[in-house]
Amino acid sequence: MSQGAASLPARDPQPRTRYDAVLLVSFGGPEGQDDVLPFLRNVTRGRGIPDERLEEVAHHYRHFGGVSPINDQNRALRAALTAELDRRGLDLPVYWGNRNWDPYLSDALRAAHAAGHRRLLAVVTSAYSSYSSCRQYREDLAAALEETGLTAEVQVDKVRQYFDHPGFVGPFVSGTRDAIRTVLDEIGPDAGPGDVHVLFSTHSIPTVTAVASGPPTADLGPDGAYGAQHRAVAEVVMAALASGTDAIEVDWSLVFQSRSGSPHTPWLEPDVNDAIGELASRGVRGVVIVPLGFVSDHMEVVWDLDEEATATARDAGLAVSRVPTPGVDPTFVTGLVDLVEERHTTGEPDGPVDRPALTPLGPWYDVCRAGCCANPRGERPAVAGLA
Ligand SMILES: CC1=C(CCC(=O)O)c2cc3nc(cc4[nH]c(cc5[nH]c(cc1n2)c(C)c5CCC(=O)O)c(CCC(=O)O)c4C)C(CCC(=O)O)=C3C
Ligand SMILES: [Fe+2]
Repeated sequence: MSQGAASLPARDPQPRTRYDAVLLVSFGGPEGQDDVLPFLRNVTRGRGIPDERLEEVAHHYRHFGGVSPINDQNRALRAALTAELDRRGLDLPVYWGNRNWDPYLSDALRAAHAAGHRRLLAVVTSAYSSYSSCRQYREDLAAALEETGLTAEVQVDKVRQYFDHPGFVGPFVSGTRDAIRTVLDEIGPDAGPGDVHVLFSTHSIPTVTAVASGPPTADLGPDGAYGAQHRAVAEVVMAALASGTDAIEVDWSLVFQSRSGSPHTPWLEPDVNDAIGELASRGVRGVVIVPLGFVSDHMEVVWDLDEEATATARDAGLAVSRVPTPGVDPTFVTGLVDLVEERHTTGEPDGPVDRPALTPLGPWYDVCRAGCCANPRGERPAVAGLA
């Protein structure tokens, strides 16, 4: 990477803290047809989006009976985290709360407080830096503390963004290796590495939000920390595949999916479907789709990739395979508990412990910089940051 850690602002000393419980923080999703519109109104709250427009997105959920897979995935992740914490003898119960659906963050905070917990360490199901994937969760936690009247009593810190932690990256490496083989087999016996292209896909965000991602004084390129982090992780995955006994080298690119908002507002491009069309016209015969931006197989993965992008590829005559998300892969679960332990053992951010990171950008900040991942629409109070 040309833009390395050297251009990031310095870290400040923070007070010593140890934790009473882990707070698993996620997006939330509907669990039946009647939940779908209220859920979408929650997601878009404050922006006056008409129900007709929301009904277009609702269609994805309606197709699956109004049920998003995300809540069951979080139930499984919570159970897996609990088991791994127990195995290590760490006495940290795991509470679970969502930004947009039941169980809400405020429910989780009330339950943790009622059980006597005062210092919570949040693990968010989101690996990268941007307003939607980091700061908005920190703001929603601050708002939930306000709402429950617990601001003065309960402290919520957060483990660092883990885009380049080996626990998050590992499952993508093995999954991508397997998927390349699957696609080569599907193309046929004459297929070679030049026939396949790896598409690393992540959520598109408005370009202004991308530029504002990461610490305000960092210079991480035209799409901010969000773009730089994804490119750096993709490079790590491809470098891992290019080494060892069964080394393979194929072309790759970073693409974006699930854009919403006004068509007049620029969002990160190219869209995964456009990229697939472009590859087909260049004579590529197969694509591997890596959902690099996502932690579990939720709606953006099972609809936008498995239904839409896969159909785009098949219609263009391409072989296609989608790599699994980390989900509850033991490597990922172990990695998340390592991240918890990293903060819990020393009780300090940026503490004197091993803080593994696979890209020159990391390890990312334990405590977000002031103004980090700003929302172009304005700032709200946030936990787990400086000022
Ligand atoms: C970066 C990013 C992640 C990854 C990080 C993370 O995982 O947090 C993510 C995840 C998710 N996004 C999700 C769902 C939605 N995102 C929306 C809208 C938006 N996402 C955005 C960005 C992201 N989103 C943005 C800039 C918007 C528009 C503005 C706004 O509304 O903030 C909308 C509104 C309708 C629409 O506009 O399409 C919905 C329904 C679900 C749940 C899926 C399920 O139910 O299984 C998940 C995990
Ligand atoms: Fe989203």
